[in-house]
Formats: sequence, C-alpha cells, structure tokens
Amino acid sequence: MMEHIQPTLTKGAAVQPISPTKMQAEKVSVHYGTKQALFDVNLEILDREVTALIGPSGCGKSTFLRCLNRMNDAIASASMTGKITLDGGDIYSPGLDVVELRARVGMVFQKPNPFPKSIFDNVAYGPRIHGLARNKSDLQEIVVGSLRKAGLYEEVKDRLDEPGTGLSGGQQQRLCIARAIAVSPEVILMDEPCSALDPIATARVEELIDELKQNYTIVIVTHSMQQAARVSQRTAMFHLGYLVEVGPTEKMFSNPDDKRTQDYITGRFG
Ligand SMILES: Nc1ncnc2c1ncn2[C@@H]1O[C@H](COP(=O)(O)OP(=O)(O)OP(=O)(O)O)[C@@H](O)[C@H]1O
Repeated sequence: MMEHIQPTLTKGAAVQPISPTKMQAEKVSVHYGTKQALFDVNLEILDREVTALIGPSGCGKSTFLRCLNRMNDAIASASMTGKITLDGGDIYSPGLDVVELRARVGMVFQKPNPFPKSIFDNVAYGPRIHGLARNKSDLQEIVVGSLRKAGLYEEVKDRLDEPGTGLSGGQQQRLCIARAIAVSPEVILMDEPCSALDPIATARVEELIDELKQNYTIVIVTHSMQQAARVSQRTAMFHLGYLVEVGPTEKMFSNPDDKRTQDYITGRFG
C-alpha cells in the first residue's frame, strides 16, 4: 500500500494527516460461479482525481467498478475476496450499512435511468430517504444546488415538475448525475456514462466530470481512449481480469510500460 501522508499547513492547527488515497483495493478477486473475472487487483484511487478504467471488452472493468460500492452484492453468483477500503475503512466489513456506503460512493450508469417521477423528485429521492433535509426549503435548496452542479438547472428550472424521462438523453444523464450528487457522495462511479449520448451531450458530460473532480473522487469506465485521455488524471488498464498497469494518464497514453497497454491504446486489439 502506498502511503502519502502529508501534514496540513494550517497555521496553529494541530497537524492533521491528509491521505490522498480515497479508496484502496488490495488483492481483489471476483468469481461469477466458478468463472473468475478478476485476479488479485491492487489499485489505489486518489482523492479528487478522475481515474479511468480501460481495457478490452470483458476484461473486468465493470466488475471492478461495481466492487467499489458493493453493487455486485446484488448478483447471486458473484463472490469477492480481498479488501477494499474507503478512507481506510473496510467497505466489506460485517455490519456495514450498504445503503450508507452507496450514499458515499454513488453510481451513474451507462444508460440514463431516471425514475418515472418528476425532475424535482428524481433529485429529491435520495435526500428524502436519507433524511438529509429538515424541511421543504432545505430540500428545494439541495435539489436546485445538485441540478446546478450537474450543469442542468438553467435548462430545467421552469419544468421541475415535469417527468425526468421527458428530457433528452444527455439531459437525462446529467439528471442522473444530479441525483447522485444530491446525497453528497464522496466518490462517484461512472460506468460508460456517455455511451448512449451523442457527441455534443458527451462533451457536456465530459466538461461536467472535469468540474466535479474539484469536489468528488471519480472512477469512470470507458471504451473511448479519447475520453480517458480527456477526462482522467490516472488510467488503469485491465486485461483478462488482471490489472496490467496503472499510472498518470499522460504517461499511459504516451509511454506505457506494458506492451498490452500499448497495443490496446493503439487499437491493435479491443
Ligand atoms: N452477472 C454476471 N454473471 C456472470 N458473468 C459475468 C457477469 N457480469 C460479468 N460477467 C463476466 O465477467 C467478465 C468481466 O465482465 P465485465 O462486464 O466486468 O467486463 P468489462 O471489461 O466491463 O466488459 P465491457 O467492456 O464489455 O462492459 C466477463 O467474462 C463477463 O462475461
């Protein structure tokens, strides 16, 4: 495990350790029944950075992403060994509240999946079930703030009570990002969030990811090398269930250490 503990520079304050490691996977293996999909993956996710997971189809990117907020718990055949921590705490420890975990580690899926509810209620849903608003005006503030952060507010402010499903695909995806943000997550997982979007909507979501990294840690699965290069600071390359290589995105795309990374980013397979 890499340790980068550094003291804060706040004058007069007690020296507080700050760790840029937000999440850490140690020897993570996943089986679906008898088939092994991930092999001993060790990966550090740094705070307030975008980490891109790349690699050919079926290499285990989504499986790994789903381990980070225990979405694989819902797949009966899936079993995981190894350890994953969030701020140093084991997210698989017995008794851990998975609903709380998923509020801290939110997820945005490949296909925009707004609830069949109004735009307002889509965003208000999480804060309501987590009891984050004391009253109506609190809730209004959270919803409007989340829509603003997701870069959607101006487009929808006059129709908050209309169905979320009536928005364009790109707007729906930003609504899903607003919904994720509304419960104040620390980490946002995105599984190919732009694959159902046109280039303009994709550019808008990519800009948003760039803005969001100031406040959130983001892990994104993408099939687009250009997207990984544009939005991420670190890139992790998976192949056949193994983490092949991880490093600064610039290096991964200009001078990777592993031939499989080089072959993949130059389009020789995948
Ligand atoms: N629910 C499941 N049940 C059984 N096997 C699964 C399940 N989900 C994934 N797998 C298998 O696990 C392996 C890794 O799949 P995963 O979806 O994680 O890869 P991926 O890199 O995200 O692929 P893609 O880029 O095509 O989405 C594949 O062999 C896949 O068939």
